[in-house]
Amino acid sequence: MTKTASDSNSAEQHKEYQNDLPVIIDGKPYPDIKFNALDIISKTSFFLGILLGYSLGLLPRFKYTNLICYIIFLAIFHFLEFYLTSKFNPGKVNNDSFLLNNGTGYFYAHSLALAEFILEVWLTPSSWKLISFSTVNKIVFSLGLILVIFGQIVRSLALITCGKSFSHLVKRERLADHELVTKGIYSYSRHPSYCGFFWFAIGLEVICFNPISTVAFAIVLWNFFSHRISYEEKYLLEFFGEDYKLYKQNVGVGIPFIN
Ligand SMILES: C[S@@+](CC[C@H](N)C(=O)[O-])C[C@H]1O[C@@H](n2cnc3c(N)ncnc32)[C@H](O)[C@@H]1O
Repeated sequence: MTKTASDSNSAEQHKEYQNDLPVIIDGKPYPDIKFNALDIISKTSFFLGILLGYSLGLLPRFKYTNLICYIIFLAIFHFLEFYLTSKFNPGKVNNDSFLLNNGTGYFYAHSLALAEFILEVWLTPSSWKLISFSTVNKIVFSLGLILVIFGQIVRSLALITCGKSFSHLVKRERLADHELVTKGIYSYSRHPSYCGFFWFAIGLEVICFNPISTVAFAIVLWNFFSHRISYEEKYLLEFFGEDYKLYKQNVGVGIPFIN
């Protein structure tokens, strides 16, 4: 089956369908300028660069290092979403590939995390939100850091390995260039970009010692990915039949209790 624009029933899906075939210049694929408004891309990159640079400058000066790390990792994550898509999947890159436009739920989740951090610093008497507060804090921070770095690496490898078969929106039509990917990171996890994001986001809350957001993120993300995976796999089974069935039998997801 190949794509037809009329089959898509949302504006976003339509936008991505049209954007699926890269522009070829001198035999190399290039992002389509129609979907890559350079003013938006330069402003977004500038904003992420300022955020990253300012946070790095604050790192040795501000005592809540964990909160600064949160912002640094988030800025790197959003930069990498666009960068890796443009590098390994230029046919599908567009202004939204930064994934900053990730719905109101995403915005509220990070606002909740920030609010929890500030309120707990403000309302609780001791300085238990500092990494240096105790040995337990240092251990918890290190575990959180491992989760964040692990999650980011797994997510990045997914974007690199899946290449042109990756799309930020779930495809309901098999495109001409859509191949089943089972190699590399996909031989360890069936959904490495979701697995990576899951552990990355939880790790961010752990490094900030945010108990409420850690639990809330785990529940909300688990629920989201559990539904997303069954929806996505309905189409993957349609596209790749027995091959996907076999792949599913042999490779897990990497998110607890999602098979
Ligand atoms: C946001 S990407 C996520 C990919 C994958 N679920 C992951 O977590 O790495 C969604 C698109 O990837 C495609 N996809 C998912 N798994 C795939 C695989 N193993 N090979 C090729 N395409 C895949 C789906 O058809 C969907 O359109």
